[in-house]
Amino acid sequence: MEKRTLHTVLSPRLLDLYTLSDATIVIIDVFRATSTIATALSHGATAVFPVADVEKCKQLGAELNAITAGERNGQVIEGLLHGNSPAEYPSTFIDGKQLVLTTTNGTKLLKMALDQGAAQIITGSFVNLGSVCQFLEKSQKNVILACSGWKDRFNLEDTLFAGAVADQLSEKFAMNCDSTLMAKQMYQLHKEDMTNFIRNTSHWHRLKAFGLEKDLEFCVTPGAAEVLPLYNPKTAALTAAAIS
Ligand SMILES: O=C(O)[C@H](CS(=O)(=O)O)OP(=O)(O)O
Repeated sequence: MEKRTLHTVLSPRLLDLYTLSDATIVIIDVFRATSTIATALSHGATAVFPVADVEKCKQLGAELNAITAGERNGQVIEGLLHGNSPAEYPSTFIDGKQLVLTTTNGTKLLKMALDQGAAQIITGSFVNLGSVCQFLEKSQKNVILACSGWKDRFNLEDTLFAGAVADQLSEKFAMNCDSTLMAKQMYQLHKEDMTNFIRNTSHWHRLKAFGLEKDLEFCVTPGAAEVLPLYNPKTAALTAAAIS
């Protein structure tokens, strides 16, 4: 039997070069949207509604009586009470609640993948690396690892995560893709020292200026929030899915 394929998309601007209609798309935004989504779901949120704009966030939040959260450029948006920090979503706060979330990069890319006909969408970050790999191994689809980057620019932390997934799944998929090969080699070079490596990134410096270093360390902790956030097009929400 032919192996399934796995490709890595290094920037949202490159997404339309890939076929999404037969693939599971893994939306990756390590700092911090997809780390926050995994954290909220692993702490008992019943659903996370990713939305691309602020008005939609407020409107849907009011309709659902849900928690509304969002940031632009690392800061909480005026009019919303919560931000994009995983530390804001302990189970004592989020258990049993719905969250509507809008962020600079991650929720925007998820919407792009939907508009471009993605067959299936999940979200991934180091905190749920194990669940993502387990799910992709079992699913019948090709895989696209889609890096959110920063405002369409390449970033290291999302690419590093793509490399971690490629490293774990290298026997299972055909990876005839130079961006995947590069990501995998970068991960293999730095996996023993990820926190130090990631401290050099532009995103780290940007968010550190807001006092978010603890968040950033959490976001590169493998397995800190193991859950599989799967997007349901009927409800337009991500929920924690069973991996069977
Ligand atoms: O809130 C975040 O961590 C980032 C910040 S920035 O706007 O990219 O500086 O947003 P995200 O959409 O999670 O990348």
